[in-house]
Amino acid sequence: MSEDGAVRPGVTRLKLTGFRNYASLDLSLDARPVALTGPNGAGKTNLVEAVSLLGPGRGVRAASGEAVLRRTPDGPDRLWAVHAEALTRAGPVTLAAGSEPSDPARRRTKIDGAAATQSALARVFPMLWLTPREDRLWAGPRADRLRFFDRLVLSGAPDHASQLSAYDKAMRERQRLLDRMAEGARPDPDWLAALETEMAGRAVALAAARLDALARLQAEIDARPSSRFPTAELALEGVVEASLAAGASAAGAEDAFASALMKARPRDSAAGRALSGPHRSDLTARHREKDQPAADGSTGEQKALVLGLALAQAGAIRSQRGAAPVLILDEACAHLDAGRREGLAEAILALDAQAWLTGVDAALFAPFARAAQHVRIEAGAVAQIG
Ligand SMILES: Nc1ncnc2c1ncn2[C@@H]1O[C@H](COP(=O)(O)OP(=O)(O)OP(=O)(O)O)[C@@H](O)[C@H]1O
Repeated sequence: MSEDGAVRPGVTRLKLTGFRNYASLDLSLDARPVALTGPNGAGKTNLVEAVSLLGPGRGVRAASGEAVLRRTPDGPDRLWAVHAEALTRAGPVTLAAGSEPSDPARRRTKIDGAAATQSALARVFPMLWLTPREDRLWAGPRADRLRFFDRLVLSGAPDHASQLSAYDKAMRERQRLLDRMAEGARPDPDWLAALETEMAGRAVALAAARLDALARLQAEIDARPSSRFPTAELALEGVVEASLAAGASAAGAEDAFASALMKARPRDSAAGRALSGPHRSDLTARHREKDQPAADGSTGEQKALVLGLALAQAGAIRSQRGAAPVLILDEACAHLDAGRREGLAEAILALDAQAWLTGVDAALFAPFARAAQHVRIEAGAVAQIG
C-alpha cells in the first residue's frame, strides 16, 4: 500500500530455483523499491532478469530457456523456476516462470497456477525495463528501438503482444509461400492473399496502438516535464502509421497495405523478407532542451533521455490504469550525475512504483534512504537486507 492507500503493484516474495548463479533463493519483500547492490558478477542482473521473466516477453536479456539453467561443474541443472507472490491492482496473485519439464529449453509462465499468455501477463503485471543495452538506443539499430517502443506500448495496451505475434506469424507464413513459389511450387493463391489480408488487419491494429501510446506518452511529457531529465519530442515513422496519421480510416489503411503487399511480392521474394510494414517502423526523438536529435547527445544525455521516457511512460500508465508498472532499472544510476540520481529517486517515489535498481555501490541509492529496501547480493545469495 502507498501512503494514500492505493495498491502499489510489486513482488512481495521471490523464489528462484536453478536460475543462473542461484541454486535457490527465497526473498521476502514489501512493495517499496528494491535497491540491489553487490560486487561485479554477484548476480544482481540475474535477479532482475528473473523478475523480468514474470512479465511478457523473454526478459531483460532475451535469453533462451537453456541459457538461464544454472551451470555447475557437474553440468547444468535440469530445471529452472521463478516463483513470486505479487500485489496487483486486482489483488494478490502468484506468478511463475520456468522450464517445461519435458523440454528444458521451453519456457512456460503461469498466473495463479494457470498457463498465461503474453497479453495476460501484460494485463495482470505490467512492467517496464531499462538495461545498459538501452544506453545507446538512439544511436543503435532501428530494430532495438522498435522493440523498446513496443514494450512501452504493451505496458498500456496488453493486446499489443497478441497482435505482434499474429502479425509475425502471418508474415513468416507469407514468406514461406513466396520462397516456395520462387522454387517453382504453385501454392494456393487465395492462401497468399488471405495471409496478406491477415497481415494488413494486424498491421493497422499495431499502428493504431503505437500512435495512441505515442500520443499519450507525449501528452504526459508535455503536461509534466521533468526538471531533472531531458524531455523528448517523439515521432513514429512507419508506412501504416503514416497512413493512419494522415487521416485514413482503419479499413482504408488496411486495403492500402494489403494491396502494397500484393505488389511487393516479387521484391519481397527476391529479398527473402518483407521489406515494408510495421515490423520496419522506427521511433525518433529530439532532445528538446538542446534542440538536437537524441542520437547526437553524450552517453549520459542519451541515457537520461531514455530514462525520462520510461518514467513518463510509467506516469502515463499510472494515469491510464490506476497504478504504475513495476520498473526494472538495471544499472540506471551508472553515468547519472548526483542531481539526476536524486531526481530518479524522487520520480520513482512520486510514481509509487516498485522499482528494481541495481548498482555496485550502496551510495548510489542514498537518495532513497528508508523509502527503499536495500538488498546486498554476494555470489548468488542474499548477504544482507534492510
Ligand atoms: N546459467 C548460468 N549458470 C551459472 N552461473 C551463471 C549463469 N549465467 C550467468 N552466470 C554467472 O552469473 C554471474 C553474473 O551475474 P550478473 O550478471 O547478475 O552480475 P552482476 O551482479 O549484475 O554484475 P555486474 O555488476 O558486473 O553487472 C557471472 O559470474 C556468470 O558467470
